Amino acid sequence: MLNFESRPIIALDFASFDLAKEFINKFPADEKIYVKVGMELYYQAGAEVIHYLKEKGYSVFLDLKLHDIPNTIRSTMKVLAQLGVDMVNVHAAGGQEMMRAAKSGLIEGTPKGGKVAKLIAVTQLTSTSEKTMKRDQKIDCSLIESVLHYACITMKSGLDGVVCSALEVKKIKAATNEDFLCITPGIRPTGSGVGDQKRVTNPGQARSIGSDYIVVGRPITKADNPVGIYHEIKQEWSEN
Ligand SMILES: O=C(O)c1cc(=O)[nH]c(=O)n1[C@@H]1O[C@H](COP(=O)(O)O)[C@@H](O)[C@H]1O
Repeated sequence: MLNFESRPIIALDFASFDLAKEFINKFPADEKIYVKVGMELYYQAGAEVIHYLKEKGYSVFLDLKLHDIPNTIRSTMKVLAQLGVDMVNVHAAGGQEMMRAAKSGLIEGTPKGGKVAKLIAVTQLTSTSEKTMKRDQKIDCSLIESVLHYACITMKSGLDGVVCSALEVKKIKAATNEDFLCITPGIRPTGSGVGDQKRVTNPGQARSIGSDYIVVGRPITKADNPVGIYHEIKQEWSEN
C-alpha cells in the first residue's frame, strides 16, 4: 500500500466540454477530485479541458492509450508533457522500444522544475476475457500470463506501472515489486451492471487485493446522485 491513492479516479467519459463541466460542477468547489480524460473528451475539447481541470486544482490522468512507432510516441509524449497532467498511458503491446521512447519523450518535454507525469502501460484491457484474447489477438497463453508478461516488460522499460484488473494485482506485484503501480478500472459497486467490462471487482475487493488506484466511470457519471455515489465508492475503497 505504498502508493495508495484514496480518491477514486473518475472517468470523465463525456462527449463535450460542456457536459463534462456540468458534471464537475455538481462537486463542491473545495473538493479536489482526481479525474481521467479519455479519448472521447480529449478529441472533442483538446488541451483546453486539461488546463481547466488543472486550474481547478484537480489531479488529471490523461488516458490516450498511445500505441505507435517509437519515434511518433516520443514526439507525442514530448507535447503531452507540456500539459502538466499527473498520469499518462500507452499500450504495453507497443513493445519495450516504444515504451522507452515514451518515457524519454515525457522527460524531455516536461518543463524545467516540473514534475514528470507517471507513465503507465495498459496490459490487457479489462473488457478482454481470456476467450476473446485468444480469439482476436491469437495469444497462445492464459490471460494472466499475458498480463504478467506485459507488466514485466513495462517494468523493464522503466515505466511506473500498469493498468490491469484488480484481479491480477497480487500476481503483478509478486512478479515486479510492491512499488510498481497497479491502476485498476473495471470497478463495479455490488449490484451495478458490468456493461462491457469483463474482469471486474467492487471497490472493497480492489482495496483488499492491493490496487493502488481505482478508475470508475459509469457507476458515478450515470448515477442519479453522482456525488453521493462517488462518496460511497470512496468510502468503500479508502476505509476498507
Ligand atoms: O486505461 C484505462 O483507463 C482503461 C483500461 C482498461 O483496461 N479498462 C478500462 O475500462 N479503462 C478505462 O476506464 C474507464 C472505465 O469506465 P467504466 O467502465 O464506465 O467504469 C473507461 O474510461 C475506460 O476507457
